[in-house]
This record gives sequence, structure tokens and C-alpha cells, in this order.
Amino acid sequence: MGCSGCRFRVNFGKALSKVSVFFTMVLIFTYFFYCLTGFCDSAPRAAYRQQTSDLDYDILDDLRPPRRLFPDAPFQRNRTGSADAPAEPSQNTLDSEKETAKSNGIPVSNTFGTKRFPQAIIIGVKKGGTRALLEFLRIHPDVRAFGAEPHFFDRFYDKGLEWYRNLMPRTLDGQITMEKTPSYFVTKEAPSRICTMNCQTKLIVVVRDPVTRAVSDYTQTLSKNPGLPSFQSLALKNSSTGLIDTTWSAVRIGLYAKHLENWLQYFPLSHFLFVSGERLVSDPAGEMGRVQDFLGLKRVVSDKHFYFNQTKGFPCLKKPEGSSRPRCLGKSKGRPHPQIPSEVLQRLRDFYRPFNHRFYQMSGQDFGWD
Ligand SMILES: Nc1ncnc2c1ncn2[C@@H]1O[C@H](COP(=O)(O)OS(=O)(=O)O)[C@@H](OP(=O)(O)O)[C@H]1O
Repeated sequence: MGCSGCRFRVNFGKALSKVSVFFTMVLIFTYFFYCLTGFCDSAPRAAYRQQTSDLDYDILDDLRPPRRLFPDAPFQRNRTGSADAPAEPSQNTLDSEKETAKSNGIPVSNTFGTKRFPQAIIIGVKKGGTRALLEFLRIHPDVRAFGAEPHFFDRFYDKGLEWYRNLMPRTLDGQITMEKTPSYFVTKEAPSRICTMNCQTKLIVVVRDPVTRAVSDYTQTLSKNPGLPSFQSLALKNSSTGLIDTTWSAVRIGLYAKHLENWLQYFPLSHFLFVSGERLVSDPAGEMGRVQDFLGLKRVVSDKHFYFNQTKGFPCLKKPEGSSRPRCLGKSKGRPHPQIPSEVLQRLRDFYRPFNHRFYQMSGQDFGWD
């Protein structure tokens, strides 16, 4: 009787130790799993991840939930109700700043390279194809780009140049740091501010037929605000006279010659590369060849990186940065446009013609929009 009690206690003890070994193993596995997925690191790892691949998922992969560093800040409304005027930094921006500030105690694995000011910036134009260009450039091993739009030279200039530099990904010697913020092209102060940072900065402008650009811009605003008035009521001052309303930002942004004039007061023409938004779609590799030459890069990004996705109706990447599977840009890029009355489009085309011709003269390139 006593002996069977002993056996029971021994078996119970063995079972208990097996259970505790099992739980210890579970704990160790859980810990390693968390470490592998990056959760056991402190903030700097998060900051590093943002800089390297944050918007790859956001922009390129429709299946994943949005995860922006600067989610769209609250927009100020202009008279038309369009939501494209700059706004104050959002709480999310402030959060991202805190993360950037914490990244001073960077772990060894994240200290390779130096955070530098961008040597090249995609300054415009809104809805020109700027995201496509940046994502295509990021395939290049010598290009490191900040994923989100920092809006430093228009909205956040008062945060200072060090704040801006801190946003940038680390680069090794020979690598180029880049960012894209399409609103810089139409921001009066942007050229002088960029020149204050570095007058040697290379400036890339993706331009697109201003009429299609205006419709694309309107489509974006409409997607955020379904109650928006019709395109024609915003584009025309008065439907009977057919006069174009140049106070509407969707129209004003397309006056490329006017905006370029402002930039040419600070930068010589040789500092600019004008990329055709149309050719970026019809011949992405050809256009990327020009961009790589302008940036002094080896022509690495070529036609082998692209395929035309019939469903999307746009070129997509066979292998974007940090991924082994093909990806297209997100749903907000390449979306269908609403039908606009042909006479309104024709009126806009006539309106833009002299500005387009002036822009062709200034840039030395004919984009064939007429
Ligand atoms: N490869 C590829 N895939 C999808 N979309 C492409 C591509 N290349 C250029 N485009 C065109 O890019 C337009 C959006 O321009 P941006 O990225 O400059 O827009 S934004 O200013 O950043 O909102 C977007 O405008 P919409 O067609 O009006 O959506 C596209 O026409």
C-alpha cells in the first residue's frame, strides 16, 4: 500500500517535470518566434522597418491592410471641397516622430550606413506616376528611398533639416538617398528651401497630360468625398462662357510652365529630369533607362523587371524590393476615371495648349499632349 503510494508520487513527479519541460519549451519557442518577427526589439527596429519597406506593403500589395508612416493628414477644405490642401501634422505624424527620436539607441544590426539628405527628389507632379517611378527605382541596389511622402519642404519645414535627415534610410557610400513628394512642384517656397539644403540636388518631375492629370486628381478627391460636385462644375467658372477656373487646384497644378518658372530661379535646367508619365506606362524600362542615366546609376532596372498585368492594365514589377513575388501598385493607382463630357475635355485641352507649348520649350522636350 505504502509502496504503491510511492510509485504514484514518483509517476506524478515525472509527469510534472515533463509538463514543466513542455511549458518551458513552449515559452522558448514563443520567445524565438516573437524575436524572429521583430517584436522583441525596441523601437529602432520598427523605425528601420518603416524606412526600408513600410510602403511596399501599403502601396504594392492590395491584400495587406494599410500601414502608413504618415497616414493622410486631415485635409483643409478649399472652396470646391477638394481635399488637397496641406494640413497640420497629424497625431500619427507625431507618433512617427517619437519613433524616429527613439532610434538614437540603434542596435548594431541597424547601424550600417549613414542617414543622408536626399541627393535626388521626385518633386512632382501629383497624379503623374510618381509612386510608380519611386517603386521602380527602389529595385536598384544603389537607391534607398523613404517610403512615405515626407512633405518636408511644404508642410513640415519648421521641423528642421535634422528631422528630415532622420527620416531617411541609411545609405552606404555610392548609394543614392531619395524621396518623393509631388506637391513640392507647386509649392512656391520649395525650390529655395531645397536649395538651402543642397543646390546640387537632382530634381525629377513626372509629367502627364494636364487634362488627364486633372481628371485623375478629381477622381482621387471624389473617392474620398463622394458628394463632390461634378468635374465640369469645378473646372468651368461658368458653363455658358466655358471659362476655365484656374483657382481649382486640379486645373492649376497642370500649368507646368508656370511652376517650372519658379524652380528655374533657383536651379539650372540641367538639374531637372522630366519623365513622361505616359511613357512610364507604355515603356517603363525605356523611361527607367533615362532616369538611371540622369542619376548616374548603372542601368540595372530593365525590361526584365516588368510585365504588363492585363487585369490591372498597367505594368507591374516581377520582383519589387524585398519581395520574391510579382506586385502591382495598389488600388488607388490606375483606377478608372469617371466619364467627363467631351466638350469640357476639349475646352480644357484648348486652355492648356499654350502652357504646354511653353513647357515643351522650357524643358526642351515635346510630350505630345496635343
Ligand atoms: N505601373 C503603374 N501602376 C499603376 N498606376 C500607374 C503606373 N504607372 C503610372 N501610373 C499612374 O500613376 C498615377 C498616380 O500617380 P501618382 O503616383 O503620382 O499619384 S500621387 O500624386 O502620389 O497620388 C495613376 O493615376 P490614375 O490612373 O488616375 O489612378 C496611374 O495612371
